[in-house]
Order: sequence, then structure tokens, then C-alpha cells
Amino acid sequence: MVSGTERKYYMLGGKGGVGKTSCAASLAVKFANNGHPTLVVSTDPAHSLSDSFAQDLAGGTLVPVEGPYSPLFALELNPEKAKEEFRSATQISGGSGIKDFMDGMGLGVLAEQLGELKLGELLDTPPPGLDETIAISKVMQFLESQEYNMFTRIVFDTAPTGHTLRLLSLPDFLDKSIGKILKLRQKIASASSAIKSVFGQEGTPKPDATDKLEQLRERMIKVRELFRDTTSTEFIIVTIPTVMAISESSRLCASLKMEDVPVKRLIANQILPPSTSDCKFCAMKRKDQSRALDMIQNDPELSSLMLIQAPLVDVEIRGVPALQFLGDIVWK
Ligand SMILES: Nc1ncnc2c1ncn2[C@@H]1O[C@H](COP(=O)(O)OP(=O)(O)OP(=O)(O)O)[C@@H](O)[C@H]1O
Repeated sequence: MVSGTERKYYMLGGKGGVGKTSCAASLAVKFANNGHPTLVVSTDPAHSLSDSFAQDLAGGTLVPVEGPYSPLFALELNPEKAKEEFRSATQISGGSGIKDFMDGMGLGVLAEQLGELKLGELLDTPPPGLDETIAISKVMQFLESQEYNMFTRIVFDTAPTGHTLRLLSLPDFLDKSIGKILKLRQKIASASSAIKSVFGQEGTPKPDATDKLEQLRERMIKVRELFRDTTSTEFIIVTIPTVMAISESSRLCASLKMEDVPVKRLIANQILPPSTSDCKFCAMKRKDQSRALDMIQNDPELSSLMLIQAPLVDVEIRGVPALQFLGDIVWK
């Protein structure tokens, strides 16, 4: 994972509470300690990266993390802000959406006829996973800038499973939806210029709104391509050794493969370390864990992945030294 200097992206995902953030942060520290200028990104509104690094990383900009050998920056993106950006990109002339705009121009009937896309739904109730998608596309904007093109490793601490799955298919959904909005705008623009020439009415979509939509659409296409790029991207599933978590990881793995997202590694985290004196509770726990680990070996999806077993450690994984300690165990 540390070899080569071409830019690589690692996305860590899995069920809530399994250790995604700890594993992502420890991987980022590992990369930075092996000479890679590294960026670690989280779209988790709970600011779990700040907790992991025991440093305030909030604010939506890149914050340097002290300690590792090479530059390590962290970015906690606020999904709400990302969603607002989407809304403003599709907002027109102050109205709440294209419908208001059309009504405002006495074209409400035309809107009904043209209504190819349930625009209100897209604008008023953005689809789940939208914020992660836009947050990831914002990261790509950062990375395209001169200032931040030095990073050779990018680690994403993604949202819990459900969102991530929707996130993966979302760029396609957005690409099509934005395409329809742009086509609809085109029709409005030609319809309004026709009206303008007859009635001299003012009011056409602000050109910058269309530009913003075009930019957003291009970014969505880039996010979708990033997810599927087997040379530069890898999705790592993090789980814990319980039957429920393993079953959910199997579903996640199947969905990722269906979306052509490269998955090679599975981390089974928080495994009870070997012990000679097991109390009744630990003996039961260990039995459950070994049953769950056997499930992995027999699972059609998970058995083909490289299994990394990470022990439950007796220290709180907070701060760069603890993350380095976990990283030395997990990312051998
Ligand atoms: N191998 C481990 N040994 C001991 N504690 C661990 C281990 N991995 C994670 N933890 C602890 O478990 C808790 C949850 O870890 P973390 O926040 O990384 O999980 P997460 O999957 O990112 O959670 P969320 O879905 O809430 O973001 C944290 O207190 C973390 O320190």
C-alpha cells in the first residue's frame, strides 16, 4: 500500500461503530510516516476524525496534523453545507426551484407539460448520500488546485454502510437528473426568448446557475470514475466479528462489486486477543467471534478478500501515537 508515488485513494466503509475512523486515521498516519504527503477526509457530521486525532479538525478546510514524518492533513467536510451548495446550484432567480420560476413567468402550464423530471423532489428532498457525493467532489476540487496537488495518498472515512451504497449509485442518478434539468432549462430558455420576442417579458435563467449545474455534473462524473478506477482506488471494508456485522459486510461487498468498485481487503476489527484465563463472558464472546470469523471464510463475497484481523486493544485509540500503534498492528 505504501509503495509507488502515484496518487492513490482508499475508502474505508462499514457498519456504524466498527472502527472505520480509527482504521482510516491509522492508515493515514502510516502513509505519512512512510513518506507520503497524505490527506484524510471525513464526511461524518459527528466530527469523529477530530476525536481520533484528539485535535479540532472542524471547519471544512484542510488542517495540518502534527506528528507524522510527512505532511498529513485532515479535512472534515460538513455534509449539510455540501447539500446547500447543491440547492443553490439548482436554484433560479430567487425562487424555490424551476416550478416557481416558471410560474413567475406565467409558464406554469409549460412546466407541467415539460415536467420530465420530478424536479421538486430533487430540489426539495435531496437523495440520501447526496452530501457525501458532493463532499467527495469538493475534495477532488481541492486536489485539482495547485496548492494541494502534492498529496499521493487520500484516505476517505466514509459514512456508515447505507449511505455509502446510495452514494455509489448517486453520481449516475445526479448525472441523469442534472442532464434533465439542463435540458429543461434549454427548453425554458428557448420558450422564454419566444415569449420575450412576443411580449417583451424579461427573465431567463441566470447563466451562472446553469454553469454551476454543469460544473456539478462534471464533478459527479469524476466522482463516479474515481470510484471505479481499479488503478488508483480501493474500497476497504471494516467490520467486527459478529454475525450481524459480517452479514452486513457481505451485502456491502456484493453491492460494491455490482457497482464495479474495487474491493480487496476486509478488516475484522476488535477481535479479543488470545488469553489463558478466560472468564465465562470472554469465553462466550470468543466463541461468537470464532463463529463469525468462520462465516467470513465460507461467505461467497468476503472469502475472496484479504482478511486483516485487528485485535481489541486496551488503550483508547486517540491521538497520533495511539493511531501509529494501531497502524503498526493493522497495516503490516
Ligand atoms: N481495535 C480497537 N481496539 C480498541 N478500541 C477500538 C478499536 N477500534 C476502534 N476502537 C474504538 O471504538 C470506538 C469506535 O471507533 P470508530 O469511531 O473508529 O468507529 P466508526 O466505525 O468510525 O464509528 P462511527 O460509525 O460512529 O463513525 C472508538 O472509541 C475507538 O477508539
